[in-house]
Amino acid sequence: MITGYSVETVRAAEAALPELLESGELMQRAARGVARIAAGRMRERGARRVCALVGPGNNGADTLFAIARLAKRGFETAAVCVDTSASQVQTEAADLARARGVRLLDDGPEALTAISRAEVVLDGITGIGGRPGLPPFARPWVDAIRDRTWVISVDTPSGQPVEGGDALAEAVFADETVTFGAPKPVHLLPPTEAACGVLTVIDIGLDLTDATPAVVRVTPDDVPLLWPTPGPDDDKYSRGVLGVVAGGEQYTGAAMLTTTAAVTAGAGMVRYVGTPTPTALVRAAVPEAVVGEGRVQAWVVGPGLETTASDDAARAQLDVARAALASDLPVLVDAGGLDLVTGPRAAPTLLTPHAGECARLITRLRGRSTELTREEVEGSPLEHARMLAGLTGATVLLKGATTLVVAPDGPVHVQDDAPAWLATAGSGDVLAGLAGVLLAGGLDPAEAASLAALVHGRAAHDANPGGPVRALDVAHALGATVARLLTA
Ligand SMILES: NC(=O)C1=CN([C@@H]2O[C@H](COP(=O)(O)OP(=O)(O)OC[C@H]3O[C@@H](n4cnc5c(N)ncnc54)[C@H](O)[C@@H]3O)[C@@H](O)[C@H]2O)[C@@H](O)CC1
Ligand SMILES: Nc1ncnc2c1ncn2[C@@H]1O[C@H](COP(=O)(O)OP(=O)(O)O)[C@@H](O)[C@H]1O
Repeated sequence: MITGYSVETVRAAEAALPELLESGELMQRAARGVARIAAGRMRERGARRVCALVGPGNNGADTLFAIARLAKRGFETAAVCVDTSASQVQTEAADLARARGVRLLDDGPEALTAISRAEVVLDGITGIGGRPGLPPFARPWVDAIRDRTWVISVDTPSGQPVEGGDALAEAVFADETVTFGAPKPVHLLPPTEAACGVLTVIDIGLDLTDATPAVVRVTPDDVPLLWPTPGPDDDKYSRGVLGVVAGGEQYTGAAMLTTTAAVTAGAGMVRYVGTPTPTALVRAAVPEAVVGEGRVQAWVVGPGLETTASDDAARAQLDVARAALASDLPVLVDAGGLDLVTGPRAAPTLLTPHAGECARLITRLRGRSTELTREEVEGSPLEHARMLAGLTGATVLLKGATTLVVAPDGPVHVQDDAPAWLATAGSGDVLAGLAGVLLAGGLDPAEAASLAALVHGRAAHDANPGGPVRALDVAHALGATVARLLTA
């Protein structure tokens, strides 16, 4: 599991080591880590010239200490500084850098030339003390960086929101970031994760074992710990029966994709409820599924569900969908089922909208005439996933290139496991069946959602490594993918 922490938590962990903090040892550990990574990268790229951009705080001091180490290793070094007399530690760092042969430059044409000539730039303008947006003094510095220059941000890409939020175009976009102690939200959340490039976490000795993370990412190592694996005492009922209300006369395939995924992912049993055409399809293609209502441990309501159809069969299916939502069982609500959501339910609930569905549902639940757009949700996915979780009291899995899972409380889960080939019709139906199995197996909605997103992404890769995938192949791959993750 990868865990990211808020600035407040990281600062508290630093403060819990007063001797290391006050002696400057933490800073030396940070600087040593940056210098090691930067030196390795420079050698790899055959680079000679490195220039540090030094802001007024401790992040700038880290960066000055790091470039002093790079000078000692024989690289051609320069540092562009805003005001090294701002603090004692900056003055010490600047003195050391100067003594080691780093060319210290104030603002001005010479500084901009040094930046544009550098093959590697160390961005130490701001770290966790940074407010969103670049300090005005640093804008010409960042503008002077050439496209082909390798940019290494120290702790955080300067100007990007450290606690996560919209990525700012007028801020640093790094090729890589070297952070200290633990990732911060900026490193793990979309869209700012992309501004961090490759992330390295340097262990500087912070103890975060009892701290509450702000962001969590489930990794393959977690699968054996979380996956509901059957034991000798299990039978099909104890493993969890999943009810699926999906598909209609128009979207027949959704029924098949969701039930196939549920069966392949290892449901004890799948009960399917639908209208005649998808029912015939499920009977033919998924013989393991049992058609009709019965006792279940969790429901999936909505893939391909038509909420406006008015014939008897569609009405009967909708009645089952509404009864599932009114029940005290865990329910995953997807696609058409989202139109049936009217507000909070008491039992565990997982909503799985894509950005368009999220926008539509928020608009309806807020009861305002101003319509939220898909683009607005895509631009600020975390903000809108939180808004929907707040309006419904449910856990929200917001789909996209990165999947966000937001519960009404607790950390944000963020999964980044899928190849872009997974952006194909029907893959959401597969995710619904897979996550439904985990709800029926007893996982809480946030765990079920993030584990499902991980396995879904991996299965998409396994279905056709490096190439296009069809949703049904992803569903068929689930069994082998789960086995591989459980036995790795
Ligand atoms: N406390 C310590 O000993 C350690 C600190 N570390 C480093 O210290 C950094 C945090 O240092 P600081 O708290 O000094 O903060 P920063 O160095 O991140 O930046 C703070 C300074 O930048 C200014 N500033 C921030 N955003 C601005 C904006 N948008 N426009 C204009 N000015 C802006 C602030 O007013 C302040 O002067 C970490 O990121 C890390 O690099 C590490 O060395 C680990 C140990
Ligand atoms: N660019 C992308 N990269 C990786 N995965 C993606 C990307 N875009 C979408 N996905 C994933 O593909 C799936 C699409 O689901 P959805 O939009 O509901 O499709 P459908 O309704 O056709 O089944 C989701 O799991 C989503 O997270």
